[in-house]
Amino acid sequence: MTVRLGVTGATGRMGRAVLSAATGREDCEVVFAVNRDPDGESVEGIDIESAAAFDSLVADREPTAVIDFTGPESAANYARTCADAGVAFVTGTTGFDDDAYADLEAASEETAVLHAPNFARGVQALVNVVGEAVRNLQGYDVELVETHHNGKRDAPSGTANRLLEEIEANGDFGERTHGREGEAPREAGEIGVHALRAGDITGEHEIVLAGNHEEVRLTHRAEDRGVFAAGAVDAAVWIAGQKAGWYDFADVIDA
Ligand SMILES: NC(=O)C1=CN([C@@H]2O[C@H](COP(=O)(O)OP(=O)(O)OC[C@H]3O[C@@H](n4cnc5c(N)ncnc54)[C@H](OP(=O)(O)O)[C@@H]3O)[C@@H](O)[C@H]2O)C=CC1
Ligand SMILES: O=C(O)C1=N[C@H](C(=O)O)C[C@H](O)C1
Repeated sequence: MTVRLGVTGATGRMGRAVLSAATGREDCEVVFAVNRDPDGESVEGIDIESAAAFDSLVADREPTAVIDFTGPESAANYARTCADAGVAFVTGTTGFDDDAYADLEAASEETAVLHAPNFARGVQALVNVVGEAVRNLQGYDVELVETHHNGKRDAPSGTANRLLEEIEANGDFGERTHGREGEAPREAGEIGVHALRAGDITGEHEIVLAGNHEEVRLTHRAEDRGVFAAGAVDAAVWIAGQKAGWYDFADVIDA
């Protein structure tokens, strides 16, 4: 079966990477790609249409799944349209507040929704091992550093938040400390969180565990956005035919 894809945020950094990944595959075809104010652009030979036409494009072109890398409010709105039309929705967008995330979750009551803050397979492996490292090194200081390009809007990254949840679920920690300035000695049990923004760095996450005169560093470095895009297209192909519900990238990898 060829999966019919709609793509939002199509002229953004990730939208372009998704169109590049999808057009190179035989298991899917892009039936529309939208962006705000597209201005007659095309990407990978695909004409970019106006996001204002999203609802009618979903109705007319009948995508199997939509892939979204935009912003939190638009992602939640697109998810609602997809839910009403019974179209699966895959989003890698990060930076959701509680209300927008609740809207995304509500859409999953009517259609299949998959949200992953990171579509790199290596990050999923990092999520899997970080809890074990924390359990093995109880009492060690833990700090997380994430580094991204200077156009990134949200901090800490969605991936960092996911890793922090995993760390906190596996040890006895106090507050998260976001950066330090002035008189700021480390409190026992705090987790330091540091967001660097510079140049065009694709995305790096490092967890430092230190104590007992030793340190362990767990690092993931994405070298190219194509790695996220390939994972998102894999997710869209996988989700076609899944029943309504909430899914994450681990479901795709474990399938
Ligand atoms: N899960 C993962 O693996 C990854 C997730 N991300 C996340 O994906 C998201 C997008 O990242 P990136 O591609 O770098 O960002 P960009 O800013 O490069 O692209 C975002 C695109 O979405 C469009 N957009 C933004 N807001 C809206 C809106 N309200 N309605 C319609 N379109 C909108 C933008 O249009 P315009 O040009 O008009 O602003 C732009 O084309 C971020 O949340 C980022 O954290 C990024 C990489 C990997
Ligand atoms: O905005 C980005 O670029 C990225 N965002 C995601 C996040 O917030 O975790 C994933 C990746 O690190 C790139």
